[in-house]
Amino acid sequence: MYPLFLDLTGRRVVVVGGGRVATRRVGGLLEAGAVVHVVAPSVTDKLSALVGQDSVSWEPRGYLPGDLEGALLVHTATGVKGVDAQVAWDAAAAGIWCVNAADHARSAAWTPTIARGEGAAEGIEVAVTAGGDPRRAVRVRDAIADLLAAGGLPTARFRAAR
Ligand SMILES: C[C@@]1(CC(=O)O)C2=NC(=C\c3[nH]c(c(CCC(=O)O)c3CC(=O)O)Cc3[nH]c(c(CC(=O)O)c3CCC(=O)O)/C=C3\N/C(=C\2)[C@@H](CCC(=O)O)[C@]3(C)CC(=O)O)/[C@H]1CCC(=O)O
Ligand SMILES: NC(=O)c1ccc[n+]([C@@H]2O[C@H](COP(=O)([O-])OP(=O)(O)OC[C@H]3O[C@@H](n4cnc5c(N)ncnc54)[C@H](O)[C@@H]3O)[C@@H](O)[C@H]2O)c1
Repeated sequence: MYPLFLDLTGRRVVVVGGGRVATRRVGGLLEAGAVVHVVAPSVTDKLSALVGQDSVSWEPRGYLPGDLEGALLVHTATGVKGVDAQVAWDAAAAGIWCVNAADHARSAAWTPTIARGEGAAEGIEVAVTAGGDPRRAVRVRDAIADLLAAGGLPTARFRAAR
């Protein structure tokens, strides 16, 4: 795996699925400035509330080939392994990065968990992966977040905040 932080400002991201996992992903994508298009027969109330925003659209139906057009990145989390595999396959064929929430071995990209600093640690973001064991990653993330909050890491700036 090759870690990167992506500037998604104004970039189109397609999310296939509208459940708990998709809702979490849409939240993070919006924070990163992405323009998000959701394809799912139904969405959570929380996601439905986000669909009112300019940067989120929702196609209320199942996935169809062609839905990924124009996307830079795709997340698929339908709970139907065959559909997620199809989306991952279509994305790969189109040269689009795809996170497959159902199958780490067939996921071209993985979502890390993030510890974000506040106050004196504002601007620090530590992304954690645990090789495909997300709850393990979350525990390490929490420990780092605690350290950041307690001032236990060297967060002094050498450049002005951007
Ligand atoms: C970090 C986090 C980011 C996020 O989702 O935002 C994330 N998963 C989180 C939570 C979580 N995931 C799962 C559970 C249920 C409990 C359990 O199974 O443990 C919970 C807990 C919950 O949901 O509360 C199940 C699960 N996850 C994957 C599979 C498929 C597989 O393993 O093959 C299955 C089995 C599905 C099934 O059974 O069908 C796959 C992936 N999950 C990843 C990321 C990538 C690997 C990152 C890494 O390991 O470093 C990867 C490869 C791809 C991706 O999805 O990006 C997020 C923590 C959010 C936070 O920050 O709090
Ligand atoms: N990677 C992770 O972080 C993680 C965590 C937990 C679970 N999972 C996996 O993600 C899946 C989804 O989890 P969830 O809790 O969001 O499930 P969920 O059942 O709440 O949501 C599934 C969503 O997919 C939609 N959907 C179903 N068929 C579809 C289709 N053909 N096209 C488009 N959308 C379709 C449904 O309408 C619903 O909105 C789980 O089954 C599991 O495989 C991944």
